[in-house]
Amino acid sequence: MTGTSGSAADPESRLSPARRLLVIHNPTAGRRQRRHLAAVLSELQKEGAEVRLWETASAGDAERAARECGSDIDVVVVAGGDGTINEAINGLMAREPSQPPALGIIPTGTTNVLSRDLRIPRQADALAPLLARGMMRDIHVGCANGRYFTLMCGVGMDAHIVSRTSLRLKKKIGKLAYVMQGLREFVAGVPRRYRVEIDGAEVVEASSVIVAKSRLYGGEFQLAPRADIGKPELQVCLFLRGGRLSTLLYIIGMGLGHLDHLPGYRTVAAKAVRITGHDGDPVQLDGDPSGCLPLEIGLGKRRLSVVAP
Ligand SMILES: Nc1ncnc2c1ncn2[C@@H]1O[C@H](COP(=O)(O)OP(=O)(O)OP(=O)(O)O)[C@@H](O)[C@H]1O
Repeated sequence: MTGTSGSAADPESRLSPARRLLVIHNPTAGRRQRRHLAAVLSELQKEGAEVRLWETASAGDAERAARECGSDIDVVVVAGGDGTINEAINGLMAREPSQPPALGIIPTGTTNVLSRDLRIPRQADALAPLLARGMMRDIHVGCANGRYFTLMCGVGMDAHIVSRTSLRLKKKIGKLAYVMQGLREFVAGVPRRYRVEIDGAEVVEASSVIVAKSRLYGGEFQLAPRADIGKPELQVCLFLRGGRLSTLLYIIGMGLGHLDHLPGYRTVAAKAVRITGHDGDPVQLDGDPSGCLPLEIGLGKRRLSVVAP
């Protein structure tokens, strides 16, 4: 791992020592973000943070780096999007529980849902002091078939869209790539039914299911208004009805922020969820494809510290 270090501009004027940060940068995340990252790094240097910058070369690198970095690192900072953050979270959760590094975020991805949910500032001069010595809070992560998530885990329409969206197109046109694939899925209108077992008690059938940790989805859309990333609880979002008309209503409802009021939509708080039906169907985890059905979802065994206001 190669690195660069920042030094304190005026250490004696600081109340607490600045943190030691490992910044894991995914150079393929988002578009045209290098200048923004450079601005944050420059501000971090002014803050006196000790920064080691490391670029991923391929998928999986961020997880390895977060799992294996030394105990001299206070915060593993992801400069990337939700997919790279998901990797880092899986690396951090795989470490021994004795004081693992916290997670920090420099949002340079396409959608950056977690940083929106946590209200992490984007401006370099606000973000750098936060990362260097700002507040920490604990979050509870979800766990689906052994992989951790902070945003959501989905099956059905959105998992099919995520798994079929061309990465090359996403690189070129950003979120619009999902909209285009969504239109294709909408026109195809393939009917699906999943069996959802909630806390071993209630059984519901639905055409799509998203098990949420975050209240947000796809950016600023409100999917699960009662979800709280700081609570040890999952919100099971059930799209009960299938067919093009219901799908259209769900999309409009989400766009207008009134999904919760639609009769074919229900959210249920839970600790454990099992989803079966159409075994082999794709699953999306924090916005990236991740394995397939059947699916066992629960909560991570411990909390994760995140640098957030
Ligand atoms: N150097 C790399 N080359 C190719 N893929 C990488 C590299 N580093 C990480 N990845 C993978 O790139 C994927 C996409 O990255 P990420 O999600 O961070 O960016 P994004 O898709 O632009 O942002 P968002 O998820 O917020 O929309 C991740 O799933 C990650 O595993």
